[in-house]
Amino acid sequence: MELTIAGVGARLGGRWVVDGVDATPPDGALTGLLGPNGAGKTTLLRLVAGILPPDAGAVLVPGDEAATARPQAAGSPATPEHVPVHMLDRRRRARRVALLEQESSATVPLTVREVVALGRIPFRTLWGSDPDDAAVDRALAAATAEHLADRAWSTLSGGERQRVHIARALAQQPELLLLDEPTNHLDVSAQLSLLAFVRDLGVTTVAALHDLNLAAAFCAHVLVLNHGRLVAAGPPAEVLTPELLREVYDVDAAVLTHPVTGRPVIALSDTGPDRSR
Ligand SMILES: Nc1ncnc2c1ncn2[C@@H]1O[C@H](COP(=O)(O)OP(=O)(O)OP(=O)(O)O)[C@@H](O)[C@H]1O
Repeated sequence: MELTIAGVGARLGGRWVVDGVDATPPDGALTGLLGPNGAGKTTLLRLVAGILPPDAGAVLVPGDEAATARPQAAGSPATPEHVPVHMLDRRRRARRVALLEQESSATVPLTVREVVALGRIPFRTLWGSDPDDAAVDRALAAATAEHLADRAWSTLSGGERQRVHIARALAQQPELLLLDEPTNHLDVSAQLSLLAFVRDLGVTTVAALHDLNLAAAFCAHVLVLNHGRLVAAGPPAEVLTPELLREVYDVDAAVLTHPVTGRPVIALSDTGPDRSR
């Protein structure tokens, strides 16, 4: 899905926590959303998902028939072909956009298969049947969670829950996939499998990541937020420089080249700022 983030901003608690962000994540590829704690990553994902209406600017996506038929608001940057995502009605948005939020600890009396099937609700017919009844099984397989299908959700470990959340988002077969720290709780092997899977999915994906090396290894493009503002955007090898890492994260880093993949590898050291203060 072609996605345009146009001057988008959100005011929460009396301040701009996302401030004038302009970005065009590449179509059909994995974009990493980076930045320190509190930089505004989750808030920007919620804006892009259309569940938080912006206080400035808009997030534009290609319109569908119903959306293009709707009259445009005065001053809206939307064209008939591109509509603000928060103006799509909920069901249509849910058929096109999936947001994997940070882990929730909710305990629901459902099996794993039932939790994943929640992702299919927007597609159900009037009679309650799913036009693609294999979608849940495919999503469970993609998230390497098939073996968990009949388990009670409440009995899963943190990493197992994360896989099931991912399966639910994949079951939606979204055109736009938004992931908030998807590698949380996953062991190293599962982290690599997940990001390789998402990278190769061919779906426009934006993932908030804290691990700079995972971002460097898997993302086609990265967006770096600091204090709510976009401070850098582009391919990881161009963006993740020692200067940028010092400015944004206040760390000393050497950026090396992986001997096999040619991707950037970030080697952090504690020789920089005095952390004992
Ligand atoms: N509802 C709210 N009311 C007031 N402030 C909020 C609200 N939601 C978020 N914030 C603040 O906005 C800032 C950005 O939060 P956000 O969760 O988007 O950051 P983040 O980059 O995802 O952080 P982290 O890496 O720690 O998850 C933070 O300072 C946070 O405290």
